Amino acid sequence: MHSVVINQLEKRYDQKTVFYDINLSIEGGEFLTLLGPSGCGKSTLLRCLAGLTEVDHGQISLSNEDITNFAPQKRGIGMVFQSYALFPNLTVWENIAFGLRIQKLDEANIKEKVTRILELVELTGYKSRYPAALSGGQRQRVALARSLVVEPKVLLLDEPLSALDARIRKHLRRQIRAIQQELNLTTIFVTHDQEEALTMSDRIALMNAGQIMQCDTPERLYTEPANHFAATFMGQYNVLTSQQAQQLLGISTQHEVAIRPESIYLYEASRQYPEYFSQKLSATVLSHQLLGTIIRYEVTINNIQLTVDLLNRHAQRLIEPGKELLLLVDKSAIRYLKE
Ligand SMILES: Nc1ncnc2c1ncn2[C@@H]1O[C@H](COP(=O)(O)OP(=O)(O)OP(=O)(O)O)[C@@H](O)[C@H]1O
Repeated sequence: MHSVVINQLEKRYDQKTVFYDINLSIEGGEFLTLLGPSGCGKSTLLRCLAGLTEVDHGQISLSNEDITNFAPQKRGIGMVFQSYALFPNLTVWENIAFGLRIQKLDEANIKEKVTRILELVELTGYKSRYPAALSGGQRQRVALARSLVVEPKVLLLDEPLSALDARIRKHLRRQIRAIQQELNLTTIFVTHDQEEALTMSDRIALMNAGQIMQCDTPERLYTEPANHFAATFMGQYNVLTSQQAQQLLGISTQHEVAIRPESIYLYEASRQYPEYFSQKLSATVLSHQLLGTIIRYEVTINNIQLTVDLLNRHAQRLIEPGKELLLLVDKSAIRYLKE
């Protein structure tokens, strides 16, 4: 298992700084996701790790060896891109065997390795097909197999699922994670999709404008955002200024206050509420959005707008715009944003 350490990494294009002072340690066998909005620098960071883009400052180490200036093919790093980049004139088998032929492995060895990897990505029956006769998900599995067959120390995945439809994407998420765990392969995955990051990763490095805003387990990132960006990018938090928190909840703080939409409840007269719930708040519905298991309301309370997620248990719960309703906030779920 191979660890990766990134130390004070910086990349500029002319006057534009893509990222600077990036520090990250990825443990051997870990699945780390770089998550962030378009243009935040995650693909460039991945390309720097692969050696496809030069860095301006800092070091990259792989299992304690400084590889910052190594050529891409000397790094032992495999990479899968969003576009499959398969050879259209080669069969699935030959696409996967390609890297092994370059390494001049003997035929028996190639046969054994390609057979094993085809089983791993569940494409054994497709070995004689050409890429044009495969679905998008199957092509991406060939691309994955081609990277895995040469047994890289680290696997880099740059939005490998974003060109696929939702159903295939969910299936492949699980499959990639299962393969990564079976091989115990150190993996760095790039995505702008929060759900993908939350469901697949051991840890997520949340990036914005060339900086890592928070690096944590999915659960901690979601329930304990460290700053305004993390709170608003993950999970649709309501962020109140300290003044609004005082006005709405009687909370005295210098920091912004983050409240998850699912921590706000519709008052039910028959229930007893623990002391960590707020007073009843009278809100006016501005809009509602039916999301399946939940209904997302935009409401306003004394000119403070909040997003509220209520479980879609009863048909009568769909409350029309303009209607008044009584809400309670679970204050134990409130987070204070220090940055
Ligand atoms: N070769 C280049 N020359 C100049 N600027 C570049 C180059 N490559 C990337 N950039 C700039 O660096 C910034 C980060 O780009 P990057 O592709 O790393 O972002 P990203 O987070 O991966 O976004 P996306 O999800 O849209 O790919 C962008 O502003 C981009 O325009």
